[in-house]
Amino acid sequence: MASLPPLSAAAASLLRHHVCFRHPTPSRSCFANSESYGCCGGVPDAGRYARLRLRWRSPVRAKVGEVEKDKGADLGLRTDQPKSLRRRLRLRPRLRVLRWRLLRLLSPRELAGDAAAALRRAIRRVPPPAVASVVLGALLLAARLTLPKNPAQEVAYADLLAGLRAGAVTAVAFEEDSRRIYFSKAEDAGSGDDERETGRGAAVPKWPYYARRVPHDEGFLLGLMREGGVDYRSAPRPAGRLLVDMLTTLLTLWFSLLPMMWFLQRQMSSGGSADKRRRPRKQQVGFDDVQGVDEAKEELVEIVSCLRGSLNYKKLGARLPRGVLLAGPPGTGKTLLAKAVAGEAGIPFFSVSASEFVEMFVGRGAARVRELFKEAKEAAPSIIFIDELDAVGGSRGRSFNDERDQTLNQLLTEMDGFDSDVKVIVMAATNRPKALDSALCRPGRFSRKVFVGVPDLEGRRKILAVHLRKVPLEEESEIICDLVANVTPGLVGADLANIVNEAALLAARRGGDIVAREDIMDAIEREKYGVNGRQKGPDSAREGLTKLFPWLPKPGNKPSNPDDFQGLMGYHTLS
Ligand SMILES: Nc1ncnc2c1ncn2[C@@H]1O[C@H](COP(=O)(O)OP(=O)(O)OP(=O)(O)O)[C@@H](O)[C@H]1O
Repeated sequence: MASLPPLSAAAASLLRHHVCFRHPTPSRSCFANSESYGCCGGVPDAGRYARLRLRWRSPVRAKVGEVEKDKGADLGLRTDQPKSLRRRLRLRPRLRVLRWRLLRLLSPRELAGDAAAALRRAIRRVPPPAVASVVLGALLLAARLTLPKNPAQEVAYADLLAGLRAGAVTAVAFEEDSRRIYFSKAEDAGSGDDERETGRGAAVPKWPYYARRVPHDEGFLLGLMREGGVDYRSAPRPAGRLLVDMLTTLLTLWFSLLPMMWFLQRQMSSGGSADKRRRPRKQQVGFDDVQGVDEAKEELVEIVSCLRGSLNYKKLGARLPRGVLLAGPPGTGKTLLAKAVAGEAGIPFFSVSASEFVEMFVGRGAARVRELFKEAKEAAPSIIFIDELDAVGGSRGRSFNDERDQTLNQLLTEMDGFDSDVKVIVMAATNRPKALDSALCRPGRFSRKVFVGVPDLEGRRKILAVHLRKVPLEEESEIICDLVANVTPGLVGADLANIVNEAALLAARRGGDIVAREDIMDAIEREKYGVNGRQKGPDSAREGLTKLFPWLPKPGNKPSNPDDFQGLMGYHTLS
């Protein structure tokens, strides 16, 4: 049987339910062959279905239209409007949502619930030290407000001494842990009597006067009191004042410790909390963006194939390499290569600098490593990239840095702990491969070592081509690439990228719309000899260029006609 053309959902549903469009009550005879309505008899064949589709203007369509209209009416849509307009307006559901929101707004219960939820959310966001400060402050305020007013009148210490000398002072009470000296005079007979009778200090506020003690004068004061036969004693501080003083001391201490606590909390929580989780990034960089390092690229292409599944390594009992160590001089494109692997494989890329693991507190770096590997495993297949691995991966036992050793141990453990099925590749970059701990480089960990070297002439040409892609040039890009590559031996990708960027900046500085060869040559000199030292350089880029291509005009002798210039330069010969 020929394959049947698909029916629309509505037509299929009608056929399934045996609806006859001629007869209100369908019978078996309705499904006899019918040319005009598509009623089919029992077993459908391709021809009949095709007819059904072709005769879509028949009552089938009319019926389906009716059904849809009814459905629309049920939903409260205006079915007579054009469909797109109806869809666009969707007034009924919008009004329903608006009504629901209004009802929620006007209902006090809902409002209270919303407010409570918002408050809970806000409270959860406030850091605990801030909550503690507010609570302490509130307690202090409450204690101060509820403290009974002290009826004693403050007088000068000299007045107390004068009263004692004159024999006017009859009783004295030294408040414990404070500088207040309460006293009463003969004319205030009755005040302080309760105190004297009970011998307790609870009634200190009942004393009519108090003076502040002068330090180191207690001996003299006691002598005076003994001479005058004054009744003196010590009395405890009232509980309210004790509480206020305690809270004040606590708050002062708290505020002075707050910066340290904040710092500690930051250190302890970093890397651990959910909101600080590292977000993997999908890389946009591909192998096309990394040039001049073909051998390194070849090594990595294989890993991309394994990750993509295009290379069936399991068939031969092989395992995916767990670690790839990219070693080479700075700026040769190690980071870029790792990004390109992630970009080509289309998998999440967790990039971290090893110095981020170096923490002040022992155990924090190891916790960070654990966290990173956990996240990468959750996002598998994924790539972890550790830049400057030597910051934590240096040989153990050379220093007394326990924290660094623990971090490295954790890294080694994590790399061992991979299931062979978990597709997580650890890539690392270093400029000092010799400094690495030998345990890191053993097979099963960073078993694959890729050297990313300084690009050769062809490499430099290709790298320049990559970076000049988006730069508007006065001349042909290939020519510029040839020229610059020739005068920049020993420079790496990062230098070349910087030259292009500097040239564009120089062009912008002189107000140009396009980058001229002059800008590029200036940029090379800046790169080689620095901004200030370029005149002192023994061999400027221009001189180098003139040596290489003696037929080039002297810099500054720009011909008025650019065509002559082109011809004179012999660019075509060069390329
Ligand atoms: N081979 C290359 N192809 C294209 N661009 C490159 C290349 N090498 C370096 N670059 C450019 O230099 C920049 C820095 O390179 P990258 O960070 O990858 O170097 P690196 O080797 O990781 O350096 P380091 O060892 O100092 O971390 C890149 O963003 C890129 O613009």
